[in-house]
Amino acid sequence: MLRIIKGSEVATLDELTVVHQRISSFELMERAALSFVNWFTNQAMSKSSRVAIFFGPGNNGGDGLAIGRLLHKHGYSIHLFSCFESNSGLSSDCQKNFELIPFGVLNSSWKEFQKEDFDCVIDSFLGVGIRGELRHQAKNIVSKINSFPGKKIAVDLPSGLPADTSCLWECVQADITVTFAFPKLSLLFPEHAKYSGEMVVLDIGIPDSIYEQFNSYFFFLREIDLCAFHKTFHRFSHKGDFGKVLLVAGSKGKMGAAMLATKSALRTGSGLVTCLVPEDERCSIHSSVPEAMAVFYDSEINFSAYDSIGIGPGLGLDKLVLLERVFDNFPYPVVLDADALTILARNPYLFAKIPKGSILTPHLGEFERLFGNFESHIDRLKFAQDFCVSHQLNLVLKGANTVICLSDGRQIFNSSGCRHMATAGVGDVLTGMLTSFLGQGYSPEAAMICGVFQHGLAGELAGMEKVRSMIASDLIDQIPASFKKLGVE
Ligand SMILES: NC(=O)C1=CN([C@@H]2O[C@H](COP(=O)(O)OP(=O)(O)OC[C@H]3O[C@@H](n4cnc5c(N)ncnc54)[C@H](OP(=O)(O)O)[C@@H]3O)[C@@H](O)[C@H]2O)[C@@H](O)CC1
Ligand SMILES: [K+]
Repeated sequence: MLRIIKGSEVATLDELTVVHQRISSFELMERAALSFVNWFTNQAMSKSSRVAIFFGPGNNGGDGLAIGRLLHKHGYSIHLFSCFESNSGLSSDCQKNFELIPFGVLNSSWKEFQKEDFDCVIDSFLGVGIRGELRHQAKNIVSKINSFPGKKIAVDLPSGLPADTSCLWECVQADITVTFAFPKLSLLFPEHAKYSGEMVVLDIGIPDSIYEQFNSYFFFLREIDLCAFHKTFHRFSHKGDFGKVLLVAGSKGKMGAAMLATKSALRTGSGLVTCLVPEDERCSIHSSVPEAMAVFYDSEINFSAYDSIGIGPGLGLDKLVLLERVFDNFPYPVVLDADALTILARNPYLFAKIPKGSILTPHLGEFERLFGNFESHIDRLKFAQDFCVSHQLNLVLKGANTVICLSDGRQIFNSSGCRHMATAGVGDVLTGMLTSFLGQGYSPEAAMICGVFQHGLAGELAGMEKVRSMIASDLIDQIPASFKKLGVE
């Protein structure tokens, strides 16, 4: 899994790579610029587009100059705008690229930028080298860039945004941030969405062994990481091997949530799925998910006969006693979502009773209900880390880059998913998937890694087809295709 290191460590990452691969730092910059240009030329941007590039005096500016040179070669009309007073303070690779500005590429001061003259702006003013609050002149440059109403693409970071912390001043508001090697932490904070826009991470060939030399408990989960966590089943496997799953979900008027979680668990591969529902509502489960069984609230239930239990979707807030019954009678990790989280928030003494290793899946609103308000995402993550370690529980903090907070303190940001997933019932589907993987014998860590990524992937597939019309059932329909895409049988 890709380690997310600090912005202040990027220079060392750079140096180690240069030594390890026997290349110059200029060649590494060229590699970054080439990867950007490959991405850019695949964006269906017309060659007649007029592109403005703001470049600063550091290596972020050096990237911009190299990008400008390469885009000029591809036939784009490039106009450079320098964001400094004198050329004397350029970093050495920025200086080298400055000297290579091709004939035919205009170079002016940022003050001369006229927004009407361009179709696209590339922001390579400041990257990970920013220290402290943005200086006065830099703020003016950021405002100038933000005055452009068209597409703004940030190189590595939107200028002004610190790499690892929350930002209190105005930064470049990019439509897309194309970041090199690994996502900078601050690009993953929800409060920075208006600065970072969409995020693209480009590989610049830095080997994993180099990242391993840095200490960090933040990681970035990609598709290639999954195969190490999936179980394989053999031809003699029977439905019992795929787990007996219980979903404690649904109440009058909220049976849809139970159906979604149940269907999702079946589609994720569970052999036997039972739904614990009010007896009056049994028909809705039987008719909508005939493959599932139902048991009822008032009956005697042998909880320990199940391999995994997911609790919460549509449960209703009057199930405190039931929740305690599960905790008292099931010694293995459970999945807690939706109404189960609200019951927990109202009865914090229950935290101590939750089976160790369990998975709580709050979205930001539920997290707030459970643990209060936080000024920034980094404060929220720090709190989540302490909570998970001290209670030996796991959290899946749902959002644009869902964070898997493990009980050992590691925090893993998910890379899959799309904006169309912000729709009712999508969380219930995740509960079904996580409970299913737990029931199939996956560890909580493997269940979260496989479940969260695949949930996002199925969401992407459904989103491609249904765009903003996507509903949670479409996501369930794409679970089989997501298994295929991952090469998991
Ligand atoms: N391995 C990788 O990932 C690779 C990284 N690469 C690239 O290198 C970039 C990092 O380059 P970098 O270190 O030169 O810093 P950068 O962002 O250009 O900023 C430096 C400038 O900021 C200024 N400045 C500072 N604070 C400020 C403030 N508060 N307000 C205003 N100004 C402030 C500072 O001024 P000074 O303090 O020196 O007066 C200096 O002029 C990285 O983002 C990526 O694009 C690629 O080339 C490929 C390999
Ligand atoms: K930038």
